[in-house]
Amino acid sequence: MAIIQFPKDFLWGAATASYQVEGAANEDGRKPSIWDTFSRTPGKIKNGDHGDVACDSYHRYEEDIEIMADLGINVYRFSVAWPRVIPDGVGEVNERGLDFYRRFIDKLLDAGIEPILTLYHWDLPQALHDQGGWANRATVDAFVKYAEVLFKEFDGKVKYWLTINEPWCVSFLSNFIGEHAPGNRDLNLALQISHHLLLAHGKTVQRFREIGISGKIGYAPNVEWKEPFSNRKEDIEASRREVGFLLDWFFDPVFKGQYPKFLVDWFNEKGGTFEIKEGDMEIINERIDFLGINFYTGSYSRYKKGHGFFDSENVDIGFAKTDINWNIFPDGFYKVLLEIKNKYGDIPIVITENGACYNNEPEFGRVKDTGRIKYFQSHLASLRRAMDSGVNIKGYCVWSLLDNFEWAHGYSMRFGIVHVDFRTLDRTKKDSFYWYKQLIRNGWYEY
Ligand SMILES: CCOCCOc1ccc(-c2cn(C[C@@H]3NC[C@@H](O)[C@H]3O)nn2)cc1
Repeated sequence: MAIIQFPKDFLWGAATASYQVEGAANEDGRKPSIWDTFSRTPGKIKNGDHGDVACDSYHRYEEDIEIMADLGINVYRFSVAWPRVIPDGVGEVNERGLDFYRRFIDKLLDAGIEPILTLYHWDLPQALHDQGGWANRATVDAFVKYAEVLFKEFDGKVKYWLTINEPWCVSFLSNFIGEHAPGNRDLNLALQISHHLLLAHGKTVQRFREIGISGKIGYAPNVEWKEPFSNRKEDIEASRREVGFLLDWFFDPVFKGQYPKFLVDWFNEKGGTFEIKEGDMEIINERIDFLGINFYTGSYSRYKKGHGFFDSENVDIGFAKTDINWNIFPDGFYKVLLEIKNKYGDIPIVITENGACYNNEPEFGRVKDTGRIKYFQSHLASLRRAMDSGVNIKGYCVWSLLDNFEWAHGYSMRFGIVHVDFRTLDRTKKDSFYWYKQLIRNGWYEY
């Protein structure tokens, strides 16, 4: 057995997102987002689920914060719903929407919990989408104006700000693969959206600095690790393309002020092009204070000509899987963090999402989610390995505090350390909640 220990000043947190937990979709002036529309589109979401009620955290946030206080976290990552604050995306601020976040943030601070505020976690106002959404460059400036409302409202209360959650999911998963809202399948559209998201990120960071907001700002890309199946050149290159699709494409512009040439060339060969205007890359390259990282899974990549978009195939070497059928690959967590350090330097990192789907149900008031505890044990050990290798990790947020609306999977896939009965909305702390609580209290665990 090994003792895995973390620094006394480590940030221990949990994460959620507005559309996945709030509910109250039609209350206090909130207007539809693209996920309200997508959820109502037949066949898009498992069981026809939607976020109208979700975990009802809009009304039950005080109970949720009591649960957080019992857990002992010192940070809590959540997102603000743009359609609650500026319902039409541009124009008038909805004071009742802003009031909810005022109450919520004050309650968090009263409980001694620092907010990590994500400005955009996918719920784009439908009214903006009707004008072209992220494909329309005007949405970039609309986002900066929305962010500025929150900067000015919560300056001094919110110390940690994240611009965009998982830009890969917002651009490619949603507009090339088509699994997420709005469900397009168009490479050029996805490429242009990826650029506009990075531009929105950079402009927002610049505005944050211009108006002198205290605190730190970054973004939260998701990454996966694809280990080359062999040391053959073609397998290594296939792995680089797969990893680079999520990593290099969204990190090089921010840290190096340019897109990775090997991927630009690959996209061009597939007919993929998009417009970059003069000055865009300098804006995107605006220094950030910290980097959020979302990690779940990975695989092995093997070259296979003509297979998939990158002439590569995932090779399952017998990975254990979670209930959402994702590979359990803790070594991939270690490898991708080392890759980030080697490529992008010593930027302070907060793991803004890491967790596992296990669908255990309560039995006599207890949820024995042993698989999730094992996932945490193996992935936190990998995190310690990365830290011992010099990766500048400052904190860790489990995904998620609560079982919630898992996008295309609806409520069928549970990531929470707290079980939610979606008929009664009762919360039940799982075994993993108590394990994490003990880790936070001790700062170490035995593995
Ligand atoms: C190549 C084909 O691929 C098809 C599916 O491809 C993906 C990839 C990644 C995801 C994914 C889902 N999550 C969890 C969320 N992160 C943010 C938070 O809202 C969580 O709910 N992270 N990544 C889903 C699907």
